[in-house]
Amino acid sequence: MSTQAPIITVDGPSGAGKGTLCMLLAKALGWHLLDSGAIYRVLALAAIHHGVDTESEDALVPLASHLDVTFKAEGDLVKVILEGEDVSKTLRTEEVGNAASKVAALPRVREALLRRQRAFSDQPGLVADGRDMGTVVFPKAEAKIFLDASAEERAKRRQNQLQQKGLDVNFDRLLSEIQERDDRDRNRAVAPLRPADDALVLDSTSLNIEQVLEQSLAYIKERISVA
Ligand SMILES: Nc1ncnc2c1ncn2[C@@H]1O[C@H](COP(=O)(O)OP(=O)(O)OP(=O)(O)O)[C@@H](O)[C@H]1O
Ligand SMILES: Nc1ccn([C@@H]2O[C@H](COP(=O)(O)O)[C@@H](O)[C@H]2O)c(=O)n1
Repeated sequence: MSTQAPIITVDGPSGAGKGTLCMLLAKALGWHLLDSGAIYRVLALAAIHHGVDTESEDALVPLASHLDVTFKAEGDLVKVILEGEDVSKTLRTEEVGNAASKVAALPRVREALLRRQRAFSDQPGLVADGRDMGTVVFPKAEAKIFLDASAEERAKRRQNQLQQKGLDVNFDRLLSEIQERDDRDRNRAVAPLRPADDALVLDSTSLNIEQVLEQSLAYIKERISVA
């Protein structure tokens, strides 16, 4: 008889540090990683490539159901292959992130992607990064973290991240894009961004990455027996 793999969910707004924390947790525990945002980003990019209207639920649902995408772990990085093409870099642009947040607001699109996300659950365990991991996709997860930070701090982190890639982006523009995305993610009718009732809410505004990891691991070890 197979037993269900344990699951840790990490939800929160854009730029809070979820991807960073999930990668460190998956590495520390030796567990699988689900970056559910990448799935919404891939769908948005596939729609752009195929000239599909990113506001048409009817056109997006079949695309979502038949997405030809694979995720290949390479060290700390995950390569995303869409229809045979490595789209890992294009996926991370703000343009694709904004388009992803539009397609993600459509209920039948979310429904069409549910099974694909749940299929990531496997032994010895899964760390799942997203907006609705603890509330909708894995409501029975053993440990749930809601990672937050002020919008200003998240815009600052995003600006630093882009500067490290040699891109100079206006802070006010980044802040208003983050606020617009937050607003859409928090106020949509289905699976809105919010902490699960049983989640640990961690405000990382004045915590560094090591402190976030330390507090998360302490909480996880209280709930799951991990090495
Ligand atoms: N606690 C922290 N303090 C300072 N910088 C941080 C912290 N956590 C993450 N960062 C940095 O902030 C940037 C955004 O982090 P990350 O990509 O992990 O956020 P995210 O929540 O996954 O965003 P998104 O949902 O948009 O993918 C990265 O450059 C990361 O190194
Ligand atoms: N579980 C999720 C994950 C993501 N989204 C939407 O996708 C956008 C991009 O996500 P990133 O984490 O890669 O920035 C995000 O703004 C959400 O709108 C989602 O709805 N549910």
